[in-house]
Amino acid sequence: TGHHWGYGKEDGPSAWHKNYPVAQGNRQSPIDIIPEEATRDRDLGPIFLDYDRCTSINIANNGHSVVVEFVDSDDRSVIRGGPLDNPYRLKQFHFHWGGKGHDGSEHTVGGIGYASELHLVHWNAVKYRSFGDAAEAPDGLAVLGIFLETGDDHRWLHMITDALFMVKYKGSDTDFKGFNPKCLLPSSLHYWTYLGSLTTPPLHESVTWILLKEPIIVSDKQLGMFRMLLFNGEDEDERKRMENNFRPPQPLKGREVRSSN
Ligand SMILES: NS(=O)(=O)c1c(F)c(F)c(S(=O)(=O)CCO)c(N[C@H](c2ccccc2)[C@@H](O)c2ccccc2)c1F
Ligand SMILES: [Zn+2]
Repeated sequence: TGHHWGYGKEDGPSAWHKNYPVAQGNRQSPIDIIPEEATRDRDLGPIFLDYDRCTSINIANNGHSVVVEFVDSDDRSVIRGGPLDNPYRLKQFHFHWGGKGHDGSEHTVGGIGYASELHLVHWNAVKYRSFGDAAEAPDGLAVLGIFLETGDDHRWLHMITDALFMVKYKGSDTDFKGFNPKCLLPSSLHYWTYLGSLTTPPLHESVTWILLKEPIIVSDKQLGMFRMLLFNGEDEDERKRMENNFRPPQPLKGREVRSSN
């Protein structure tokens, strides 16, 4: 069902516009963030991550990334404040990463990429009655982006990497309870924010992006564990290592990037 897409030569980001014309729209993501061109906006307050009562459900390989899903039937885990007019419910998080020794973030900062990028996807349940409806609305989604830089081991990332062997193949998933993504946050919640889109098909232009300026540090070894995942299912004969699952920066088209104080 739907259109097949991927990150390869034939089905990758440069081909997505054929089935998803919005790929060439006016508020596409990711973008290159140029810090000195961001507007310091005095009205832009801090963001709050009320995740203390979050309920993680499972971790899955969906053939594009590794995804951890959360219960989003009430306001138990929300992001609020900053550029957002309502609280947005946490629905899932996933990662983007490169090949060995290569960057794999989606957003770049001053033209520089990071090793990886973590995205926490939230939706506006105050204004919209379902995630699907929110996903098609200009203020429907809020994605918190966190850059990953290589260095020492991250003390909590092992909780995720330890589970990756259980979801090696596309279509596999396993229970993943009791995980609170607050353990993956850097010390500062200073951010850049701009109006953009999903970075994978259907590329809906429904995302308020909030990108934390401070990266978290993970080790090469931990990042290497993500590369043991495969894009293909267990039944397929061709084994394709899951890596470089990122879309490159898209034209800014006159958009403003704002910076928190
Ligand atoms: N970088 S991004 O935040 O744009 C992004 C991704 F890069 C990404 F890889 C995914 S994904 O779910 O891992 C597989 C592709 O959909 C999603 N998943 C979305 C999603 C699906 C179901 C439930 C929550 C989030 C995305 O697939 C989506 C969002 C909205 C409507 C349809 C699909 C996503 F939102
Ligand atoms: Zn993403």
